[in-house]
Amino acid sequence: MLLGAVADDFTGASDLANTLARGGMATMQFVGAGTGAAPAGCEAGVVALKTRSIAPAEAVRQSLDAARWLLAQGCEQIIFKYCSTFDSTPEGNIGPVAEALLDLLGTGVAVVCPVFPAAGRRLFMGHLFVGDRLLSESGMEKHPLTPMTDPDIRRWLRRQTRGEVGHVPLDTVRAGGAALAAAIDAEAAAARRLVVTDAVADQDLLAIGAAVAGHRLVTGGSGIALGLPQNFRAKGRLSGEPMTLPAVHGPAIVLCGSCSSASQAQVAAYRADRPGLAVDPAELMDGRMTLGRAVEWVRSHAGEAPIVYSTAAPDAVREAQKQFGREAVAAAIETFFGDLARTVAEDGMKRIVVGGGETSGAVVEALGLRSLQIGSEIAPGVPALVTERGGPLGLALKSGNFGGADFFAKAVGQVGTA
Ligand SMILES: Nc1ncnc2c1ncn2[C@@H]1O[C@H](COP(=O)(O)OP(=O)(O)OP(=O)(O)O)[C@@H](O)[C@H]1O
Ligand SMILES: O=C(O)[C@@H](O)C(=O)CO
Repeated sequence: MLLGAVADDFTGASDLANTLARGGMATMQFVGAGTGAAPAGCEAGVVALKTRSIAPAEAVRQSLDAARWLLAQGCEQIIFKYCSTFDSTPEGNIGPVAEALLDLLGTGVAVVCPVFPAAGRRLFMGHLFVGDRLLSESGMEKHPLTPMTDPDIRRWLRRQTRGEVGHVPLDTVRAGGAALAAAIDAEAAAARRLVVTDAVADQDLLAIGAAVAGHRLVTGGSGIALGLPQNFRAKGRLSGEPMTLPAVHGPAIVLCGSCSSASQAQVAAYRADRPGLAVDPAELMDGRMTLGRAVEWVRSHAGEAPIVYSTAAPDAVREAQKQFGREAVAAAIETFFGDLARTVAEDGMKRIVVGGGETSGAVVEALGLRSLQIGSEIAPGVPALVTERGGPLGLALKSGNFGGADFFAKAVGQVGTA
């Protein structure tokens, strides 16, 4: 393995794995730090953690474990992947994890670049935009766990770090490789080890990728990886052999626990011609909706690629959270989707499409998956995935806000065939 990544959530991990695979590296996604050796032929390994919203000390511990495992596999460079909307609180976990990784790797500098132009995330003068809105006016300021109320990533990150934070503006990013590398080095020389680096287009990310070829640590959204495979290719280090993926055949199901506006539109579009079971949190909490009921419903629609979803509008989500407590309702829904996925997989479902990062984490953990191979891109940031579980199982793990309205139908058709 040449390149290793520690991702702070599951859908984010497949987003990054997608970029690396499309960049020509033989890439695998691992669920948590591995214990043994990675499969031969794997050039890039992305470890998916669920550390975005946990206590900073625990996020640091798990991230260091994952990085140590990747280093033991031979990785020469480590990517720390966080959300393209920089999801974090004033306490962390981006700053504490990034500083701990700098220390582990014994290196003096790393860029900080959440930019992902294909999803509308751009950074200019240290300020993060989502589409044409500043981050803090994009809806992310209302996020239930990590409200992003400050679009100045330098200032927001500095609240989380021990050291000062540096910055390289877009003009310098575009001034050529030598100027960019010198600017990053100057920040390092001034003891600003984490350097927020502007970028608004893929070309900027490619320039940054080339400039950090020798860096031990790179941090960002999946866009920061756009230029990294080329660094290894230029040195003749890539085999150019794509990993062969087994074909997936069998019935499909869609599970959506994401309530983002994109997911709401996607569920509505899919429901227009597929059977759907809406899971009401109140019914789940008081026992009117049970795993058994849902399984019976799925069995009666197996072969029709049904969807089971808890997706609801913000008012309904707020109401359920007020009534039962945010964490209790989230835990009940996540457990439900995890148990449902495991049961229907045992029944013979071979294609499982999941909406939502936390929901994806719950499903992947309930299925007991350890590693996933990366297939074709379904939408920017979302690849088809294949794993082995009593035969090939096809999956897609969609970040809440990713994909067009037809995402679920597309995903069902792309992760395998009936
Ligand atoms: N109807 C609902 N009411 C309250 N909470 C819900 C409801 N439906 C789902 N949830 C919870 O909301 C959370 C949704 O998070 P999840 O990460 O799956 O989606 P997301 O935030 O849209 O995706 P991402 O993290 O990829 O952006 C989960 O914890 C889920 O259990
Ligand atoms: O970077 C992104 O936006 C996604 O990969 C993600 O991490 C969403 O949870």
